[in-house]
Amino acid sequence: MPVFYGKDIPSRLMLGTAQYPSPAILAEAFRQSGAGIATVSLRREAGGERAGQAFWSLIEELGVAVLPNTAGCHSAREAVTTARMARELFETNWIKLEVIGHADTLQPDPFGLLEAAAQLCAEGFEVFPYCTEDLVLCERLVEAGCKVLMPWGAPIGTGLGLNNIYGLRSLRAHFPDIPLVVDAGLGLPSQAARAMELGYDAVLLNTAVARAGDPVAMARGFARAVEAGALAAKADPMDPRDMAAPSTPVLGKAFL
Ligand SMILES: CC(=O)[C@@H](O)[C@H](O)COP(=O)(O)O
Repeated sequence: MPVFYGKDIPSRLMLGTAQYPSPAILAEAFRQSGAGIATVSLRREAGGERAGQAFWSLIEELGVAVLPNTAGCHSAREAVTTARMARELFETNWIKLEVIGHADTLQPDPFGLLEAAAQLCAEGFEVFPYCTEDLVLCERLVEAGCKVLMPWGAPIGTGLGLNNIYGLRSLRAHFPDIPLVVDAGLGLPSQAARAMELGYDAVLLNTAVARAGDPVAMARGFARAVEAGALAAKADPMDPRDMAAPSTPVLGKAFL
């Protein structure tokens, strides 16, 4: 199971907390998923005192680790300020750092992300950067002090899955000792299983569960998928090959 900044996490599934049809469905989806971490947007929590308090109580009852995020921030300055507020409000040094650089794709802004990550690491934050699979960016983030990397699978909310398997595989090979989490863009459990088969430590998702017709069932599906993928990764999978190879011995056939 993953270890993030020295903390053991009991599950490879991390879930967002937005867009659920109701708080009760959110709670049940979390329970059924076994997710160990909930990511929470500061803007939602601070949006209204009463709604915020009820939401906070619900998250506390789930007994999961809270990962505040800077969702919706479009500059390093905005993200750093949001992270500082989140630290006070949630009493944690953890921050999922999002600095969005592109309106259509919600692609992370690599320059703003690195600037904000360096600043926050220097201030003692434990940063989970939402990044692209760019190797150079990821190297810089690690040099800045990030001990976890969270490359996107596909743009947030698209459900497209793993858009760049090659890039994600390269990242795993380059950073064998850094926990890697595929964050965003997953639509189906099979895509989460694929991320695990690539040797990733965890996946973070929101829309695929929250917007499913049956979020609770989908949460269960993702839970099983990450377990299956992680088991497969540990089981030394066979190498794919181009030529057929009979799996049933020919010895004993009537006609050879
Ligand atoms: C909740 C959160 O942090 C999102 O920004 C995250 O990246 C999930 O993306 P999906 O909704 O595509 O799963």
